[in-house]
Amino acid sequence: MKSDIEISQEAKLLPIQDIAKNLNIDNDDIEFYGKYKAKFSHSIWSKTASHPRGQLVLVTAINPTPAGEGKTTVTVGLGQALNHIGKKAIIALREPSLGPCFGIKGGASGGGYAQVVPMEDLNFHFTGDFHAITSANNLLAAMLDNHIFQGNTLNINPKKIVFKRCMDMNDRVLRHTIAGLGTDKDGVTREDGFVITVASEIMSILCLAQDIDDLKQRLARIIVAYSYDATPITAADLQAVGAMASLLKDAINPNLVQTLENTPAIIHGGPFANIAHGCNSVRATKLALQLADITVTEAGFGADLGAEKFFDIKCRMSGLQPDCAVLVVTTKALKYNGGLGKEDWSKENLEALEKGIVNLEKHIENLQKYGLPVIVAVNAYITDTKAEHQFIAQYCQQRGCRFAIANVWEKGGLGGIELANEVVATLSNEPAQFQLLYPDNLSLSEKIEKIAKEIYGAKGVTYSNIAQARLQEIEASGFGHFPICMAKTQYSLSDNAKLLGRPTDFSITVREVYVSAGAGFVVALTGSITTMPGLPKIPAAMSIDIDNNGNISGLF
Ligand SMILES: Nc1ncnc2c1ncn2[C@@H]1O[C@H](COP(=O)(O)OP(=O)(O)O)[C@@H](O)[C@H]1O
Ligand SMILES: O=COP(=O)(O)O
Ligand SMILES: [Mg+2]
Repeated sequence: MKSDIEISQEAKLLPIQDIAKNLNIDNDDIEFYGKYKAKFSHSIWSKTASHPRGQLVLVTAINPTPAGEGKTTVTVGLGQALNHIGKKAIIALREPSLGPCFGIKGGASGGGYAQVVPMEDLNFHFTGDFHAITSANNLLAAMLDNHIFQGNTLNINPKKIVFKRCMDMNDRVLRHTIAGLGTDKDGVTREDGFVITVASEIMSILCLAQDIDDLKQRLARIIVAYSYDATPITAADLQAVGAMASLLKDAINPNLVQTLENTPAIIHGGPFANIAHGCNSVRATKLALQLADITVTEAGFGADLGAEKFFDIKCRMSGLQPDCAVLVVTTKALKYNGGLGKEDWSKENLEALEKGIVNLEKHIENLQKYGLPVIVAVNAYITDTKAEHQFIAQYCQQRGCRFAIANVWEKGGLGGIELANEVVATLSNEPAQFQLLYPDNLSLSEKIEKIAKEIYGAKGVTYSNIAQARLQEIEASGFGHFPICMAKTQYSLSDNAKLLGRPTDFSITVREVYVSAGAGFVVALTGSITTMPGLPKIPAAMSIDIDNNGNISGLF
């Protein structure tokens, strides 16, 4: 099998205006970024407002192994397969972060014959959105420190600065930094630090904003610090909003590209699902729904993270309502959850499969709590055996759960026909009764408790003293109605990456809580999760290269 990038580079792409034309979009409503990429123009919203809304399919997964279980790949493959069976389908995905590209996971354009292309453009720089977000974020940080240096009329307590600089890279040494070293002309010395761009509040704001006015109102609400008398200091107080929003003029518009089989793909925003809300932008999803009969979109990592936040944050805020969920499972992730090491994942082991399948059981139960019909999709690896697939199929049949095998990595859309037919049958015959997990008017701790107990299976939640105090402050400041964005390891239903399968008799430890007043949610940091990941011992970056003709290799 060729590598992802070889397959991508051999693809026969259509010029992006042809992809737009197939969506009845004319050139006036898109801005070209070369031959194969475009951004939708502001004019597209009025042009599509009267279109009938299509149906929305969410692709999620069980708890993953470090390499991922193929949600993006299945999303792309399903989109391609739906077009094969005559449906007008579109996919809506997040933009990849450079962090994982150069780290462990690699890119986020899918894989094999189910990829968004051109994959090297998508995975590197794309249309500049992440650079714009990074600049807007760091402009605010610069204006904050400059305000303190220039006399601090807002009486900001440098020890109570909560806003961090960001960079789209895995760089652990930036987690804790000292800013303002040098002479008194070099600024006020203080502790600082960076988050990765995909965990910044501005990334979440871009993904949740309805339009430029909403973007500006959200940016204005960002709390950057507290004054000596504990008053929240916002981006509006620093008069930074107009400049930040201007930097995001183009980034707020979704991007149009295509898959290997010319299925349209709307790509926009890129928050991680373990340390942020993990979904592409509301604008991209809403636009896709106006342009096609079926939109297939993805939420990051397992359903305990991306799907929960897709429902309880993105859908809550936008009014979006999913019509069904595709729950991706792989034999390797089930074996991993059954306690098998990586070296044994490619060998048949029904015993480990049976031990680990309790993880699938919990995620099926969780998705049904949201009132959604669930289709379990096995993302087939070439090392899988028939016996393994039959075992999973029987398990699902016993639970009255729809099931399909997806061979989309190996065969592209033709490998996803069974899944596409299951999705179409579900959308036609099983209307969703979508409901959120919790109402706005629960207290913040009740919301955290509900997520921990109902979705993770925890027996309870413990808080550090500082988290406990912060929760009370946030409630007292009037943010108690906000939803919760849980930051947790993706490898376990618990906050301990080593507790695999379906752990019981565990508590979730919330060590830190902060309000993202602009994004409109409260973040609860659990376990040892960090908002600035580090590179592994052998970064994927070491295998990436470029030849004299500009051809990149080693990116996957
Ligand atoms: N069926 C498969 N066989 C082999 N490799 C796969 C398969 N599905 C996905 N991959 C690879 O696994 C990695 C993760 O896939 P991805 O779709 O990004 O997963 P997720 O979105 O769940 O993180 C990618 O490198 C992809 O090419
Ligand atoms: O935020 C994580 O997304 P993936 O699960 O698609 O890697
Ligand atoms: Mg993905």
